[in-house]
Amino acid sequence: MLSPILQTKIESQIKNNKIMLYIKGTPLQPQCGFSAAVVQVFNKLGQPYETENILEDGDLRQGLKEFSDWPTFPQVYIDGEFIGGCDIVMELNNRGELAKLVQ
Ligand SMILES: N[C@@H](CCC(=O)N[C@@H](CS)C(=O)NCC(=O)O)C(=O)O
Repeated sequence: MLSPILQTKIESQIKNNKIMLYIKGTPLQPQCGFSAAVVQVFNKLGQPYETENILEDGDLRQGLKEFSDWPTFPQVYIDGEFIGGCDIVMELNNRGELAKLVQ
């Protein structure tokens, strides 16, 4: 079960960062192709974003799956809302909708 402390941490991160990416690895050294692809898209959009490397925190890795009810990473949040993973972000970007969301 998602602990209150973890829930507060996640809520604070997604509230305080307009774009919050939970990824495997870092933007400079992604540890998974899906995370690398998402980072690349957001780099091109040119808006500031925050990331958290879930490989460094097993509790956060598990807690996020419960928080979002989504079983994989990356997990993308914009304006405090869960948007989706790599496939959804790619689709939104291809349709030109991601740029609007991050304005
Ligand atoms: N189709 C997914 C691909 C992401 C994916 O399959 N991620 C896997 C492998 S990197 C994952 O996070 N598995 C759960 C875990 O490692 O905790 C998406 O759109 O994001």
